[in-house]
Amino acid sequence: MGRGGKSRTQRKHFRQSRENVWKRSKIDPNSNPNDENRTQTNSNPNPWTPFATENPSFDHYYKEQHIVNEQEWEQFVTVLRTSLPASFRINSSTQFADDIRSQLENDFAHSLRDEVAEGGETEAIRPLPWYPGNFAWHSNFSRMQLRKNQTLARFHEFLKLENEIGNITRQEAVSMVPPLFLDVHSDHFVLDMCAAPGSKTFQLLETIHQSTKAGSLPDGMVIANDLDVQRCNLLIHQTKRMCTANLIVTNHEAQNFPGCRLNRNRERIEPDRHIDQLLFDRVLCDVPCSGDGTLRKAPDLWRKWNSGMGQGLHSLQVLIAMRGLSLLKIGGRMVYSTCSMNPIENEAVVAEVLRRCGGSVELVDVSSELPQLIRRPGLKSWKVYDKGTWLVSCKDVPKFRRSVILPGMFPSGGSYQDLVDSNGNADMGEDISVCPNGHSEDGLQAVENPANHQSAEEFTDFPIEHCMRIVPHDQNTGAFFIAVLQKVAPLPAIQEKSKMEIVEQYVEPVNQSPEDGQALQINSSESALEEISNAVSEENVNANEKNTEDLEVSPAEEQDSKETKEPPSIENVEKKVPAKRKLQIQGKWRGVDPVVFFKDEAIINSIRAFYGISEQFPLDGHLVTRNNDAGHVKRIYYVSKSVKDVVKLNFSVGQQLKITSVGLKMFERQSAREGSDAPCAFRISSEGLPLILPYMTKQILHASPEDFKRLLQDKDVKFADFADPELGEKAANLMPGCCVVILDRGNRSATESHKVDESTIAIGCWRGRARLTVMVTAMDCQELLQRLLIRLDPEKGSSVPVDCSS
Ligand SMILES: C[S@@+](CC[C@H](N)C(=O)[O-])C[C@H]1O[C@@H](n2cnc3c(N)ncnc32)[C@H](O)[C@@H]1O
Repeated sequence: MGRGGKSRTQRKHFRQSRENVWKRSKIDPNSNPNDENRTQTNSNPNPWTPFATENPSFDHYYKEQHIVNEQEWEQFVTVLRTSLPASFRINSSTQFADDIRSQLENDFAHSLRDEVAEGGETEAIRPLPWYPGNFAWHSNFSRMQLRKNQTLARFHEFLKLENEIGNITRQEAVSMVPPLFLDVHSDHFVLDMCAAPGSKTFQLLETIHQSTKAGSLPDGMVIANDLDVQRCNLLIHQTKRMCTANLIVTNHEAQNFPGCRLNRNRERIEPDRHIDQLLFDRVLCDVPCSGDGTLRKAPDLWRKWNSGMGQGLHSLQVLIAMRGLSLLKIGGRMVYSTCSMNPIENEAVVAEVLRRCGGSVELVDVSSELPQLIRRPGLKSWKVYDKGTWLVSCKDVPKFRRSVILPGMFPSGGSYQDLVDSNGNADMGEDISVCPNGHSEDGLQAVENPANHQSAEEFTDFPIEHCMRIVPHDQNTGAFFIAVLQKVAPLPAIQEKSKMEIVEQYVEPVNQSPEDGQALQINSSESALEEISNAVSEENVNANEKNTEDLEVSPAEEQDSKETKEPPSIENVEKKVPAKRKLQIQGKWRGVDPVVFFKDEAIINSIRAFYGISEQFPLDGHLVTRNNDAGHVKRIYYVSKSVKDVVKLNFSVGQQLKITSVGLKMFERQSAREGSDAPCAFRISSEGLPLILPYMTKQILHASPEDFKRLLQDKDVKFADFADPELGEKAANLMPGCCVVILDRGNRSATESHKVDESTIAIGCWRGRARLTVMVTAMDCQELLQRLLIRLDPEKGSSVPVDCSS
């Protein structure tokens, strides 16, 4: 139930990303005053300027690619020009999932019915029909409407609070689709290659945790990776709301994600090793893309859009997908997805990957899965647009463009090598410029530009129709592309070579036109970034200021993009460190907190004894800290067995993984003031409480709903002031320090009422000299109080806003 605070850097990031582009009020300084698309007049010097939601190049490009058929074009672009309705998902693994769903179904769906409805929708909010269990919802109000309309304030507050707590996640509807097709089971090892800001990671974790019983952890785990350190911070913040011990967050180039393969000799020395290499049952490959599927949410893209954006990302997307497949177990599933509509980033990438895998990877036909989701088959044919010319085959590419326009971008693939005949004569793509008189500038007979000789339309042989494209006007969403792949055999060895070839092509500093230059931009407007940022109010940021340390990821030092195989010795690294600066080092990674197994038996035993933690709850090898100095450990994190195995493997392979976050915060050292007369130096954190509670036998109190409510409202109650005098007495008999108060479940028998299970509601408190003080955040109090009121008195609870901030 807990959450962390936010660092200053993170707040800045939130604020920047929170800017709502639809709200822009000033004239865009970058826009061309002669641009026909500008809509303001000169008479008013500072009018509100809506975005020009059109771009002739966009129309030309996608009409020619037949992204939708001719008759639908108008409907397609009309919907693209409207703002995106909000959508959100209930965290199906939270203990309040059912309560929240019925609140939406029985309360909000009715009370909001009379509010503004747009876009042909008749309901204010409705479950997304294709999402299992009514856990995902479409709201027919844009964010702007939610913020402005007073009658929607209660709903808006509800969304904000539940999002912050982690009970719901605001997420674009189409972005929820890829994890559903991944078919994740609770024992799966899952890699999310490009994970920030983490809405899909959250979904994957939910699935892993879905049927977990109180006090147990699933066998599986998720590694969520992102290249961008700042976005990794968002990812950590987002996933912290999940309170999971089964997650590792890493910071790597996905295309070079480490395999952590242990060499054979090492295996013999350590026979008890559980895993000897990182291989995954599932891989989510939600790659960086041009992002034109998010136009409804990021209308500034209309202005920036050009076809080169997608072309420049194609190679990276292929590389990332290939790395994902090489880390996938045989029989495992990988989902490749983008929020772009461009076939060069979608069908072309999938076709190229299938070509390279030579039969070891298959496209899965998922047409029978999620039947209510309207989707369109992948295109069998597409073209490449370059320098004002449509190219249908790699044979059409002029030589001087071959470093930019790759054969793999075309439906049949091919190779520029094949275009050289057996005598070594150059192919049609000879790069001789043609003068208007038909002769080349050097007087030789000119070879025509191949672009003037268009080849016949190409079709791919792969069953690309198994891929799916979701378009906005089918179900009032953004656009997305999804391909489901299964690895059926080891990848051909040749892959390593082609990987290097493509790396060279990718990094080659070709003379790129401004169009090509733009192509390397990475889509940072992905839905969830804005979604999280909107959900974090300034108020919450300040309220959580104290917890900022938890979220800090030390700024990573510049890393070579090629990560070296052998880690430099720590001594060498330390020598370079200025004497006074405390540089965090995690194996070969500088500037990142170390991951250290916590083995201090004296402390572990004192914690076990103080809280009466049963031996059935394994602590040995499951505790980690982020501090090499055992004497100054402030927080101890709990990791699942699966995560423990990966962390151990990582140590054995020289810490190839750069871990930015790991584990569930379980114990926190008392501050000097709190802890001076407490026999145990560590308190249990609210995040870790649900996991450890079933194993605790000491420092526990049971409170009636009345006293529990009192605690949540007042935060601090004298023993003598409890309605139930027995509670006050029992509290006085506890050891001073951290304790847990469990809500009694009324009319059940004492044994039943005291049984801890998934529905148990409990909070951490501090037993002082004469009073109990609640140790959960104001927001958690507010949420619990609200849930309690709804359970005790559904009529009252759903309509009374609870203010717990005092
Ligand atoms: C489309 S977004 C991912 C959205 C995310 N899956 C979600 O659902 O919240 C693409 C992400 O890829 C990251 N990225 C860009 N290049 C990368 C690379 N070479 N390796 C890993 N991540 C990369 C970006 O920082 C960005 O966060």
